[in-house]
Amino acid sequence: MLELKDIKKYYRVGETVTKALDGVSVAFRKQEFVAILGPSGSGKTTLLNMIGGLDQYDSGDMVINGKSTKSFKPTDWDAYRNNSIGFVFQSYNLIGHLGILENVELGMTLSGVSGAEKRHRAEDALIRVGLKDHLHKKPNQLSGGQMQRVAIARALANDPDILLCDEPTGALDTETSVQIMELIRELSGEKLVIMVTHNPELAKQYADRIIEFSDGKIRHDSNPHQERPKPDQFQLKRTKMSFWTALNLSFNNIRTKKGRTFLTAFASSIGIISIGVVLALSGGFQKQIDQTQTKTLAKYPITISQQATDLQAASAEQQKETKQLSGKGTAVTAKISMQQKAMKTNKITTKYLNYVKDIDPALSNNIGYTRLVGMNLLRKVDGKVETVTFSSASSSNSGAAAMSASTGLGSSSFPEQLDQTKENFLKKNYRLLSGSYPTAATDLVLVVNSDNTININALKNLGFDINDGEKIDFDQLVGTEIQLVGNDDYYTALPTGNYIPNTDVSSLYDKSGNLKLKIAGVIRARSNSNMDLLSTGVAYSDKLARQIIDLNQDSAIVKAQKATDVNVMTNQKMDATTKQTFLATLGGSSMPYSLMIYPNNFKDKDAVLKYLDKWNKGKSKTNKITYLDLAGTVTNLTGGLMDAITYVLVAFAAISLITSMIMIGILTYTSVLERTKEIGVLRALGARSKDVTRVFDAETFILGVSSGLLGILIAELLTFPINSLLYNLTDLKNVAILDPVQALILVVVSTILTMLGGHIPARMAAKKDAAIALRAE
Ligand SMILES: Nc1ncnc2c1ncn2[C@@H]1O[C@H](COP(=O)(O)OP(=O)(O)OP(=O)(O)O)[C@@H](O)[C@H]1O
Repeated sequence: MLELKDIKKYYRVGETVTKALDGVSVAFRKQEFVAILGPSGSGKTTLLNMIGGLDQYDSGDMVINGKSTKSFKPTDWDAYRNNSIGFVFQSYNLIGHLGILENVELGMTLSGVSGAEKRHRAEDALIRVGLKDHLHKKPNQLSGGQMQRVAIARALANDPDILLCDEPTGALDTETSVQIMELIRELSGEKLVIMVTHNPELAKQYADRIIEFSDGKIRHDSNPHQERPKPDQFQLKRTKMSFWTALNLSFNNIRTKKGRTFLTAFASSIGIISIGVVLALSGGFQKQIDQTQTKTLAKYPITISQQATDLQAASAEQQKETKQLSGKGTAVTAKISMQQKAMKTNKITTKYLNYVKDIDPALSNNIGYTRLVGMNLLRKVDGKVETVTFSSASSSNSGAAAMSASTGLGSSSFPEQLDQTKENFLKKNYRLLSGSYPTAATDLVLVVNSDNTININALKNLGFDINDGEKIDFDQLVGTEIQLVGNDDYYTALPTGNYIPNTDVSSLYDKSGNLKLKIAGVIRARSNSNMDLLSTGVAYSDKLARQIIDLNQDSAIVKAQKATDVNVMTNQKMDATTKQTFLATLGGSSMPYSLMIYPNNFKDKDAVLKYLDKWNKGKSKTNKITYLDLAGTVTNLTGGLMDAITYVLVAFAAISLITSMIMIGILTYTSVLERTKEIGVLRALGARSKDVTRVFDAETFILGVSSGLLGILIAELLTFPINSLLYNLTDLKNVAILDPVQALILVVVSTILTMLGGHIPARMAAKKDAAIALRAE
């Protein structure tokens, strides 16, 4: 059934050539017990490996059941070994980390025999070789003879045609050797058994045929056989190891090295831990920043002011200017400053005001207005009429009004609601301490701080004689009446054409044209409100401001001022802007100085901005309306910063990931070295080189997944002490939170990286020559 025709196998190492097989021609019967005898180094093992398909011949041909093997591909050889050959080695070559049943099953696993069938056949084979009582042991729990029996059972399990035994009794005592020889002779009744031995007595005693071998040549054959020409009856069933089998093999192997595996997984998880912690922290911080921003920046509105600064244009200008460095010539050049250039007048028209009023109340329900209109206010204090103001400043002319006009913070007129059906702004954001919420336009409110304090000047300017720390009852404040006098009553025209305030204030107090104002209530910002916009002191509605403008718009002083560029009170010359501002304070301008749009929440702001941008579409530069989004500027800055920090930290942490990758590579390489014998056995049993790669890939897969999971677990555990530390340091709760999606991605990344790191040694393992692997010590 098997015929070798002039087989040659030469080993070339450097200059020397070893003729391991030098023209071997021999044929074997379907059933016989052939012993190959010969001195050491004569080529016996090489011949056996050649017949077993572990090693390939240089020239000649081997014919199996009429089929030439000349055109065999590597996978054909793999299938041939698995289907037709059973190997028994001198040193048993059992896989130590598998039980003896699994050892016997391995060849069947490769040929795809189902689980139950495999177990059944393995048990049969082990019972046949006399190991009924040892089925569930591991190889290292058996004696040498028993181990060789397992090896024979493994060789038999797949029911091969040829049993190849390489000095099967070489490591056994005489008594055990006899038992093993009896067993092999029994098997030769059904199979072709070829046994290599040094021992001529044993050969003579048991073998049917003895072939004497020396220097790679057959010297004598006791019972030669002539193969008759046969048709090709040879068929091969391909082998294939499933990834599951590979995983199982590797898992068992890893189990035997628990300590080392844990340490490796731990070491390579450090990269994952650091990236996990960095991501948890940065994500948490970003969340905290977002929350704080939403809370604190919600009250920074989008501001549209008559005098706007186009920041973008300004910075573009600045870049252009810095290019011209040194001056030339002997003249001085007059120049408008950059800030001045960036100043831009927004043409706020009734049409634009209406456009803003049309904003979807679902996006932004509160619009505030700043008007420069002055108020001529009088109050009776202890029966005496005094002029008073609604200001918290020590002198009425301060920068606070300008500040509030451009940022919308610290305003004294409360925003108007676009949707009247919704909850009132004051009621929603302010708690009533005394009196009532304002109902009429002439109702005022007094805003106090959370500790019920108020700026002393706010009270002093209202005519209250009070010292620092002194208290006034709510009752004394609520109901306070203030008279607002129209310009025509308040200002007197001089014969020169100038106007001065009337000095006889008591006569003005009861004028019929006055608006009667009243402090209706005392209010305080609710603790949960994000919109505590009003500065402490008196606050009033925009309706009141509009009523004052209505009252004064056509007054004599306004008309007179409109007609001249000279200030009608001081006779100072004014430029156009100053004149306009002055007219506005006299109540001569119906347009607000600025408007403030308060988006309902941080997210709605973008939609509001889009709405405002729509107005500018297609308009010329001078007709465009520039708005200021202070909160947006701040958010962009902090967001970008956080991202940058995260990138840098992740990059650093990633270095340790690369280190672990290299480490896994080294470890797999060590594992490959350690498991060389196992690779040889797997190949002898018919594993393809691909399958060997698979075994090691499976090992790194297990390592990658476990180090990823371990890393995530440790990172998750670390968030607890980190959070408690941060809480102690910063009062921020639960900053570090590991996002489950990021955690999953990290495990996947860890697995992929470790598999990459281990794949090169895994490929090396696959390339190992099976015959050499088996010779490894
Ligand atoms: N991979 C190899 N590279 C180079 N030379 C080799 C290789 N394998 C075997 N040889 C040589 O081929 C010759 C035959 O070796 P082989 O192992 O077949 O002999 P053997 O008869 O089985 O010896 P022993 O009885 O001692 O096991 C020896 O001289 C050996 O040095």
